Amino acid sequence: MTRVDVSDDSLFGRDNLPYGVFSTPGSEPRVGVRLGDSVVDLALVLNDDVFARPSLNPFMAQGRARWAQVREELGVRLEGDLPDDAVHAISEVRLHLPFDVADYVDFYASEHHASNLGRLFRPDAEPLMPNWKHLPVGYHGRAGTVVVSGTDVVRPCGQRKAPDETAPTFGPSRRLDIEAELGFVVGAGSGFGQRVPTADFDEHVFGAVLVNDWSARDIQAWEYVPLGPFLGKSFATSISPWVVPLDALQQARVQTPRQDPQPLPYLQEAKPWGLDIDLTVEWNGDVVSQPPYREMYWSPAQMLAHQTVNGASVRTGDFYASGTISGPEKEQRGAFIELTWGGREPVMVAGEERTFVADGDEISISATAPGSSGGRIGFGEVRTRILPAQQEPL
Ligand SMILES: O=C(O)/C=C/C(=O)CC(=O)CC(=O)O
Ligand SMILES: [Ca+2]
Ligand SMILES: [Mg+2]
Repeated sequence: MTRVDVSDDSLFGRDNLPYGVFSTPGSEPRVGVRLGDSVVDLALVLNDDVFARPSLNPFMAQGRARWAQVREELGVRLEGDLPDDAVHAISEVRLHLPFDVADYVDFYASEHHASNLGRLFRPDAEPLMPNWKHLPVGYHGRAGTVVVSGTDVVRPCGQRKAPDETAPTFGPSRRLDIEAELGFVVGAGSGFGQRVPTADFDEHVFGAVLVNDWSARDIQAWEYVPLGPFLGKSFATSISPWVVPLDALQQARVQTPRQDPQPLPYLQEAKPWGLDIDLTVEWNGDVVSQPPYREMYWSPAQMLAHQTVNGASVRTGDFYASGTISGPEKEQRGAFIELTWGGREPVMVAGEERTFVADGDEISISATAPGSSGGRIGFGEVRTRILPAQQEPL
């Protein structure tokens, strides 16, 4: 038998307990929980086959009462001795995409980011569109290209047309960018034709992960009018492997910034779901930005209420991201197009000048939040390396 020791300053203490899907050499992927530097095999510890699956979806579909019961049971079980074969060192497991992604939606909930992108994409117009403070703007993305941290991403090719060019050309993106975001995973679905009020957010949403919403800014700028982002963002969306349950984020809950004008009643919330989470963006090992989630204008409860207000249902595995997290300061910007102001103000990264992401570059986004035992809890990281474009002639 083994007892898992966890240091007091661990970001994966007993107040966190994020869920993921892992495998060990020669074994099938299955659900585990992270404790300190160990991964605990839940099917073995809880003797429940719902965890002997390569995805969190069957467990998430069981709903909030069961999520709470399992978390409580784990609190007790993880204090005691565990079977040796149920405990693995984090360095010895492979982590997989933690859930089967159903639909994927991306919001645009940072006022700082939306204002910056407005200035960069539409310099002759008001930075914020007139709708922006009345509803959380979003678009439907591509669920099948959500990939887990550690998956290399190939630089996308597509049509690009700079403002000073008369016609588009085809080729590798020259303005490959990141977007540091938080993503919310729906566990329990809603009914067809039924709204999810803001107050029911935690009945449906299971937990949160880190997101890097890769964006080819040159492809995007040419294609997006009038229907919005398409191929410039659909080639890859990277997520962190650990789903931090909402129950672990209770200490992180804060009011969103003041919303003026007051939103319509269906978007008002009685209990705050702003989140005090600190992100860190590393570019080839150098910290280039620290976006603060607490600055986000719209809360994830408002995003869920909005995406269902027309009667559209959500289902287990639906995934929606917050949109790029940017704070008011330059070093809090969650996308490089903002950080380098459209490529006009390069930054130094590991001794080299950068504007957008170069082939071979590695980007890591990590985050921490206050935990319930006085310390901090971690989200782990989403780390990606960019590979050169496929250059075969078409
Ligand atoms: O303002 C635009 O036209 C484009 C905005 C974005 O690219 C941002 C986006 O994908 C949503 C977000 O991450 O905030
Ligand atoms: Ca985005
Ligand atoms: Mg801790």
